[in-house]
Amino acid sequence: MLRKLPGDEARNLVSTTPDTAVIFRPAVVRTPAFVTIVIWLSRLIAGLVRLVWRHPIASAVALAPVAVTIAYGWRLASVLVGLVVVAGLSWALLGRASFLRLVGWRLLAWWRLVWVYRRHWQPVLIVSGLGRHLRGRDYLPHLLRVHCDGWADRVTVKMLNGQAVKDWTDRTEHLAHGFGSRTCRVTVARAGRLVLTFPRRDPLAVPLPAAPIPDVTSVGPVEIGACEDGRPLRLKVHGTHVLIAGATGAGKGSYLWGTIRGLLPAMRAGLVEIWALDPKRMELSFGRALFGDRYAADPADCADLLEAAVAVMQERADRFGGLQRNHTPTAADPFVLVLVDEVAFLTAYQSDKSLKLRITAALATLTTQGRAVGVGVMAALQDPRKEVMNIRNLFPDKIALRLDESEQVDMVLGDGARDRGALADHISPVPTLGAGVGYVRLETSPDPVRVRAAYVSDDDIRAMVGDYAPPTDSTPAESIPVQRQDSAPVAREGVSANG
Ligand SMILES: Nc1ncnc2c1ncn2[C@@H]1O[C@H](COP(=O)(O)OP(=O)(O)OP(=O)(O)O)[C@@H](O)[C@H]1O
Repeated sequence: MLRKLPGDEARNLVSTTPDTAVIFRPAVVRTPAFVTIVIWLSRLIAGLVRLVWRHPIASAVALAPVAVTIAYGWRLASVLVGLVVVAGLSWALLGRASFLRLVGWRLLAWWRLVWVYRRHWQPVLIVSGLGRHLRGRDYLPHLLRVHCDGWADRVTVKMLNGQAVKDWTDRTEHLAHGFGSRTCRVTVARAGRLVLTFPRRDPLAVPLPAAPIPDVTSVGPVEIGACEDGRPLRLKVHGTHVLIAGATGAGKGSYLWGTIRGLLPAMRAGLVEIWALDPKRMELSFGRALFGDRYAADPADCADLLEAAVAVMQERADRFGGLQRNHTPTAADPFVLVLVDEVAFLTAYQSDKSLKLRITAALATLTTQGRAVGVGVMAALQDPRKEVMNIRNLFPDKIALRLDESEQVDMVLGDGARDRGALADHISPVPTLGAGVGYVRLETSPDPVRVRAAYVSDDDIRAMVGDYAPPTDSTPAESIPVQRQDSAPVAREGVSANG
């Protein structure tokens, strides 16, 4: 009742006489000073009790020196505080990781809870429409917990009863700017609870140098870059198909080359074969010697190569049928990865209708039946519209690099991906800032993850060809093209180590 404002009452008054203005004179009740003081004191005490209840450890740390001072005098208290500070600093210097895990991030989380989130909670939520101010009372979602790590704040929230996740995903921009972050991601923790992720820094802001070629022979997830939270980006290629969409210059090449690079030892061991389709002749041709005779650029050759992959797939399906349901790469039955750069050249922009039909049919057959028998497709394209790529939904894993329009994000990553924070249309067109940056949406997880592929430079590719091209191929490393299309030196200063 004390919180009820005069305006709340005036809003409810209705005049039944036409053209008669309703005049509202609020009754002014003078509150005695002692009542006001008692109210403020009780609020202060309630606040202190709430503080101790919510943060018992932090309160104990703050109160301990006061208690020691009262009991034993300020000298002992100063010595104890000094000792604790010195011990903390030594721990932070000698065992940084454990200090951060056990103390540092918790202190930061507490500070950000108090100083950023709790302080701005009410205004940000009311202004963004996620909270309500009704009849003098605030109805606000509960701020439950803040968790910090080296990259972001994760804020756990209990939604108001009746709210939907979409109410929050529609307001990520309000939340991000309201709490001083670039972006905000919304994930569902459990029924009625959300985790809002607010990045504090961007580890993907500088280009990453190509990861070293792995020592181990593996067809497993290939390390090709880094995720936003600093973890390495390991892309699964065996047992799936991957679609990479991005405007021109978005950095699709670094995903193709990063994958080839990570599979080189397995290629040498005969466990992987890469079949390259390069209708633009400007990307994969640069490392042509790596693919031997499994390289095609002319559309007719591309159709032949794709049909040959379908034949391998069908032969394996005949052999494996009834015996095994999954493929294990061996020298006899290696994993075949069909790489297609700019697939739209073959499926949409192809003027020869019969070739177009053959290619689309072969791609659809591979993407629907290939993964169980060890034939995968990784395709890159610029324009993700259905008219251009009508089989895009057959790719279980998708990567959206820089896109021109916001609607294209959901076309690539699936419905609701942009609402969940995949802002691929906001990625910078400046190569050093945005090339290779994208959002990955895996078949197994609806939440898009922001990533950046490491840049595999022309020199890296030359070295890969020099070291790994099959010996039967007579193409010397020097005879490969001098430079790829659009290839430009990437700023190397300040390049962060690949997570
Ligand atoms: N991962 C990366 N990190 C930093 N810079 C990159 C990265 N990938 C590419 N670049 C820069 O962006 C330029 C364009 O990259 P790339 O040719 O791979 O784009 P693309 O998407 O394949 O373009 P197009 O569709 O026109 O072939 C490169 O020449 C390079 O300078």
